[in-house]
Amino acid sequence: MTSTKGLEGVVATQSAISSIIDDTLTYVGYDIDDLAENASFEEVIYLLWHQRLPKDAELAELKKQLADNMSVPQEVLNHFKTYPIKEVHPMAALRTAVSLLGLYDDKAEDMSDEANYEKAIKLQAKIATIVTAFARIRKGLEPVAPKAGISYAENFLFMLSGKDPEAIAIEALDKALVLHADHELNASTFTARVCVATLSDMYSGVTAAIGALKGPLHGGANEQVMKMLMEIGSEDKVEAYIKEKLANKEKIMGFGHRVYRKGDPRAKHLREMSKRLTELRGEEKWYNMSDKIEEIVTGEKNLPPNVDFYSASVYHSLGIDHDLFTPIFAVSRVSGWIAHILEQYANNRLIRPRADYTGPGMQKYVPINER
Ligand SMILES: CC(=O)SCCNC(=O)CCNC(=O)[C@H](O)C(C)(C)COP(=O)(O)OP(=O)(O)OC[C@H]1O[C@@H](n2cnc3c(N)ncnc32)[C@H](O)[C@@H]1OP(=O)(O)O
Ligand SMILES: O=C([O-])CC(=O)C(=O)O
Repeated sequence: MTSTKGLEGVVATQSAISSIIDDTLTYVGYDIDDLAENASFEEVIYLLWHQRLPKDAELAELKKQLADNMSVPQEVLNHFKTYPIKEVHPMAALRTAVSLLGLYDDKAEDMSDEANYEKAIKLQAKIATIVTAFARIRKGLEPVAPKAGISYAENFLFMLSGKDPEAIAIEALDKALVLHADHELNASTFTARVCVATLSDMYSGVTAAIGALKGPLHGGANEQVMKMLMEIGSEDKVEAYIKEKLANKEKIMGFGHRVYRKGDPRAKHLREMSKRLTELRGEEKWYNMSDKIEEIVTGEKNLPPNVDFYSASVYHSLGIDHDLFTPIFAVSRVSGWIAHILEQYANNRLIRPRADYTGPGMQKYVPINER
């Protein structure tokens, strides 16, 4: 048996949800550039879950279902106040809250298609409330209830700040949610599929996926990008900082990708949004620094930026706490996880690869007093 480190190049399943071929990303055959320019996040959710774009009435129904299911059991919110550690990471809180949410759903163990679709709606709706409520509760603020009749992105920003968000902020978040929604067999989606392929429930699959997304080599990179920008501090310090990191063989967060070689097609949309937003805020330095980092890293290492790189300065410009960047990724990617979970259930087989054993040969047990 031979193994491939990190399963590189291994085709582990068939899927009709999203594809990456020659650096082009599509959701159900629609180019991500097309969707980023034209589709709302709710349309993308529908597309991923039904493998077609919704008609008017179908989109209205999905929006209503999401709005009707945004409230979260008070016990889940109260749980946020019980943590013994002060600085709980919001991804750890989210992972725990989603798991807890399953205990308040009497359909959690019901594996019928109807119950699974209900759970899909509940998870997608409530994840926005969980992230925003945690962000407020940890600051001693009361959670803000969702508003009816506004988009998912607008509701997220409203629940986070308690104020009506600006049009540009809604546009930026909606686009970011579209861009992050699905990405073939990335680590967190694979985790979700492995989990539910044992015929475990959807809450378990999403909880496992949140754990995988949290790491800095995956979704956690966006928070690390902002940490790096803050650490560098100004444009004139970029060159020395990045060159030293590269010389020390350290990774530059937000660069590189297992699948893309020439570049991540999503990065240019976030780059453009970062430029617009930072200019609007009078904080061009974050865009200018990012631009300079890109020039150096692509020049020295031929590594293009990934989706996490410019999303950092976008979210920062929206006034979002830096440790909420990855939870926002989860708010979007849960739509993709759910699509893959439903696809896995529909054509399931246990996922169980083999390992290429590298330990010692056969040994004989030695009693403890003879070792
Ligand atoms: C949503 C997402 O998950 S997108 C990815 C988010 N993650 C990041 O931005 C973290 C930084 N990037 C990375 O760590 C990697 O590029 C990954 C994890 C995304 C992809 O990793 P892999 O395909 O396993 O590539 P691997 O880590 O083996 O790197 C291959 C080579 O490129 C180098 N490299 C890869 N990414 C980077 C980087 N960001 N900075 C500097 N060098 C890098 C490695 O050091 C390695 O060099 P070597 O061959 O001289 O040892
Ligand atoms: O696909 C991957 O390996 C990482 C990922 O989730 C993305 O880029 O959106």
